[in-house]
Amino acid sequence: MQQGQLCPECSEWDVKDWFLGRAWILWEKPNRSKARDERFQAGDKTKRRRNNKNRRLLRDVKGNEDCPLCRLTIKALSKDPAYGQIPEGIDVEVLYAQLAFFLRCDELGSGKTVESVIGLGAPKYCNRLLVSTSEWDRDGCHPYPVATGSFHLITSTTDGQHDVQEPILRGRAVRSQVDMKLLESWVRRCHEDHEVQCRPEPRDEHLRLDFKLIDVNSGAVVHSSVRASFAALSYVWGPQSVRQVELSSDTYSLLTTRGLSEIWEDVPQTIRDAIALCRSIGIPYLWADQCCIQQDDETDIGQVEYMDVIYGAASLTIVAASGTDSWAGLPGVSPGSRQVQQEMEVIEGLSIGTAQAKYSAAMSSAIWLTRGWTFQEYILSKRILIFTAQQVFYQCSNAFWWEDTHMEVPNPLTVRLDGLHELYRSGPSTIPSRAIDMGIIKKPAIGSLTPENYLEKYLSLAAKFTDRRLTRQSDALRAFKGIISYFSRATEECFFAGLPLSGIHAALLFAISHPKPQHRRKEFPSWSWTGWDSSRLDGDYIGYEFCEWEPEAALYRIEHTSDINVAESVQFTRIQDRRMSTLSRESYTPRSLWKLSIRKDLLKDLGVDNLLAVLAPTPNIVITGTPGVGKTSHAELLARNTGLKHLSINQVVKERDCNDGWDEEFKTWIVDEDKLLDAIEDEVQEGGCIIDWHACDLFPKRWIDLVVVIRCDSTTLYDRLTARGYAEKKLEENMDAEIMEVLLEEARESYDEEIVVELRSDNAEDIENNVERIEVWIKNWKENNRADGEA
Ligand SMILES: Nc1ncnc2c1ncn2[C@@H]1O[C@H](COP(=O)(O)OP(=O)(O)O)[C@@H](O)[C@H]1O
Repeated sequence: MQQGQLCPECSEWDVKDWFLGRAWILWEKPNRSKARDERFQAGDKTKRRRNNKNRRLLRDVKGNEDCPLCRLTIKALSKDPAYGQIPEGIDVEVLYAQLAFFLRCDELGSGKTVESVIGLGAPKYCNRLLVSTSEWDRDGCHPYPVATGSFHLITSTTDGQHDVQEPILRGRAVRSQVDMKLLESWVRRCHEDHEVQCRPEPRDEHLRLDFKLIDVNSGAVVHSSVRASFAALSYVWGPQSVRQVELSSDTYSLLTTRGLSEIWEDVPQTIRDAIALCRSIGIPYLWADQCCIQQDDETDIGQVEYMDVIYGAASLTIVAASGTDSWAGLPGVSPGSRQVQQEMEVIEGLSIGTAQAKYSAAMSSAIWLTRGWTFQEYILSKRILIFTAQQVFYQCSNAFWWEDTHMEVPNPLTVRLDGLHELYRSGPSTIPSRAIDMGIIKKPAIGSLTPENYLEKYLSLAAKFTDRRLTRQSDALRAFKGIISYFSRATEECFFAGLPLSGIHAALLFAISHPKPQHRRKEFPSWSWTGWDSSRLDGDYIGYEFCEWEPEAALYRIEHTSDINVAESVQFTRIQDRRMSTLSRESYTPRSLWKLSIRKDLLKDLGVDNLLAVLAPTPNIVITGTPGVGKTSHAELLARNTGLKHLSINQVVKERDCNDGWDEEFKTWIVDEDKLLDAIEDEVQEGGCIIDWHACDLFPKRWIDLVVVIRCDSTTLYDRLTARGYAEKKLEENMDAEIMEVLLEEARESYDEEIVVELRSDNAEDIENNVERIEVWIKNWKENNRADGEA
């Protein structure tokens, strides 16, 4: 066989048709017959293909090293780490499929064609072939790792000038050096075509800081004019041992006069490359934190609070996503900095090459994605150029472009591309869906904030942020400060320890999964997400429905209004819903007050002297009754449904050493009442206890908000107590007590009559109904006892 000629099996296929065949589906407004025709056409093709056997034994493909399609297949598959895990000599197959897209286009109609709406680049042709190994061998008895890859029809144009002429999805050659014209065209295209959410924010409004930039032509650190266009760099510094260049009082005069070129050897590669990149694509200034914030100047360091302004105002954010520190550089900017493994073959006159790693694969090991500081840099930026080892990606709120594929359509707002699984199900049947996903990921934008949505948006960002790693745990708040500033400017919300005060009731409700002492960030309060180390926050923090919950805690500002008699003059002003109300002194009891350990500097942030949080009080309930009536059954269900604490006095007496020994005759513990009250006092004072005990008169009246006396039919009770194996004497005594209503009487004598309720418990349904009744009562009680009574 001649070099470059297809093997007999591959030549049976119409390779040209694979790449150039119409293989996309259109979704349009209903009743557009032309579009429907197109869809049918696509369907027809699919049907025809299904009958083709686009599959080969991997073993055979591997053996055909002289066949360019077989060679490409193996090269494309071997880019996937799973390929190396497929054992030799087994009968797995290689499946071939066209890449098809589901193209949504809302603007068809009034004589418009797809081509006229999305331009010449309409995806008429498939342009890309997917390959995948099958999960099962031919016998279907053993699953194997699945390797996937793809190759595409490559055009020679790479400079971004003519890509409108190219059909989307056609491949582009990726060379060892990045085509700067392409990168420049992305920024320009976004600037010209995209809507306002991609535009940099004006800088002059907010930036009252001493803002410095690197002049990329002279290398000097300069105070720029507010209108200068600049790129911001987002990268990881790496461990402390890594050499960095620092703007400090020592280097200040050198860097601001003669510039970085004087100490070029010390300038990390990533910063050098970013400077070169800016120069090539015509951005005059670069912002890189280590050169633009004076590291030993407190005022300058304060700029970390304005990351929203800096990244929001940048014309472009350059992301160094490969490597582990600031010396990793931007692959493809300096000569020899990128090794491209794009294999090319000419098959039937078509230039075909393997595709580079898609976004998710290229970013799978990116440390940049895992670091705390880079989170806000990503979220707050408008346009991002991401440098990975394989290729460069461009992300904004309207587009996602990458080096090896033409995706730049002139009217991006009207086009959405989604991988279409259905087509593959009807086509070569077992192409795994992950081979289809091209990973089109638009940059998340915070978007417009309204009183209704900002809380949910903020909390969801906080939850995502906690997945990120920080070298210094004390940076937990500072690394998020830009996002906080953004929200507080847009909504006038006050933030405290990372919690939005108006939504404090939702913000306090986060869940930490499996917290351990080592996960606590001691610098921050435990009741804030900032107080916990990475990835401990439950993803469901995002509590839209939480916002509708009754606040469980309120924050109060403590004000000393007079110094004559401090005790009398303390005022508590509630900070919630920006409604100022005061808390009466009576509410200021240990029962309702939860003092927060709040750091002075955090308080300064808020401009307040002192704060305390008051938990909305929860009631204490006694569940009493003769043994066997069902107290424990009620208390347990009630605790489960309400989250209140079940305090079984039986257990307390036994476990907390509150007894005077065991009464053999009555087969029960002899209770030392004083010890018992001491043992439970703190808990009960906090509120929210369900006290389960067959006596109630020993609990001080002020502790108790509701007394539930459970009753039951005497024959039923007799059966239950006999089943428990009660001694004759004990059984008799209890039966008498129930019949004589001893406990009901005791409850009525010890507490105000209106808080004593009698409930029957003869069958299982009674328990549920009773508990439901108590729940309603708790809700009403909370409503009437909210800690915002007027002083
Ligand atoms: N309403 C009821 N219907 C049916 N069985 C009940 C009911 N209440 C209690 N029981 C049963 O009676 C026994 C005693 O109940 P328990 O809750 O331990 O009572 P106490 O705590 O008052 O001694 C348990 O076996 C329980 O399942």
